Amino acid sequence: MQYITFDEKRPMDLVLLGRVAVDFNPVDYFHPLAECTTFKKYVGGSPANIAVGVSRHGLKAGFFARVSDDQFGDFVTDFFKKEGIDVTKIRRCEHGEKIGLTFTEILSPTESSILMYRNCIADLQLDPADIDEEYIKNTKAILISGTSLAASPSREAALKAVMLAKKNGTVIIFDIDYRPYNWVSEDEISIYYSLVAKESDIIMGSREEFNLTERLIEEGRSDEESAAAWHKEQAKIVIIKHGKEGSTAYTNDGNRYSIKPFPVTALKSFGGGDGYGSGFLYGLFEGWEMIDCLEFGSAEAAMMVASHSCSEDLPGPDEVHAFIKESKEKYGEMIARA
Ligand SMILES: Nc1ncnc2c1ncn2[C@@H]1O[C@H](COP(=O)(O)OP(=O)(O)O)[C@@H](O)[C@H]1O
Ligand SMILES: O=C(O)C[C@@H](O)[C@H](O)C(=O)COP(=O)(O)O
Repeated sequence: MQYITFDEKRPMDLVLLGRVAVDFNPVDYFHPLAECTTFKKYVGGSPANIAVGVSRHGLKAGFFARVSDDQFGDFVTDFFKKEGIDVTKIRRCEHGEKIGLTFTEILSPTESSILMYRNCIADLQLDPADIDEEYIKNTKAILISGTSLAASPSREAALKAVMLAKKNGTVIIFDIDYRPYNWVSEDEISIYYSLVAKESDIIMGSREEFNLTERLIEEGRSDEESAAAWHKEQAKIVIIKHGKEGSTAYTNDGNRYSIKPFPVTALKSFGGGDGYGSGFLYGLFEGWEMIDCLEFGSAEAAMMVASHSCSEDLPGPDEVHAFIKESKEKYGEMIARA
């Protein structure tokens, strides 16, 4: 059953909009961040990680972003180029704004957190003038990262991209992707998240992220109630994630598909969402059945929580298929299918 129809005549597959950042993950992990002395630098930022992930699966990706006009801006742009991501719509900030830095604390395989430096942040300088209608016309889908809605002018740039996608029949994917930094109030979160969610064909987020989105609409919804409400808008697929408990995709024909996490020896508790998004969207573009898209995303997510980075370690399709095969041989064919 195909829930999303992509215009196969369009040369680009997925254009993402949001933050490109730099992750510093400790090499001497399993210690408090204050005690760590050695870090490995990676490209970071959830939408940037997904761009890398889908590119490694062979999709043609582009990106609307602002990055700092310094060596870190060079680093992330050069990395994207090496990954085959189109960087023609990535622009440099003009007033000294800085790229986001994320320092991660990995206390144990189940206790990790991220410390984000986002003052005077470059990615929120994305401007409506940066959003090119021809670029949106030429891609099958756009992915809006919720954090891009946290402040102007990025907020208006994201809303313009959504409007142009609607106008030109480009599929809209909303990755709610909540990060507390830069938001002024929970009212603003609900206002802007719900504005984009109402226009989106696919919405992905954790239960907490849906609660933030729905706070000014109706509080206390169950997953089923959330999905039904967004199906009344434009959503064909609503994915609600519950961390290690797994996730469920609710489709607008009334079906639901649940998937559990693959067993893995985790190194950190983050990075799963980016792997999940990369793998799921790859399956969708390949025209797979919904449960197969979810299984692939769940497998890639598991691989990423077991990895040191959230970008460089993103796998290609063969690696994910091999991981799934190995897991099924070890734990049984239905290991992840709820
Ligand atoms: N410890 C884990 N082991 C295996 N898979 C995991 C683990 N933690 C998360 N995942 C996978 O990553 C997916 C996304 O994780 P989640 O925390 O829900 O989202 P996000 O990382 O975006 O906050 C989960 O649905 C699950 O499939
Ligand atoms: O999202 C960020 O800006 C930091 C990311 O680079 C980091 O990899 C991360 O937190 C991933 O988050 P998740 O995949 O949503 O768990």
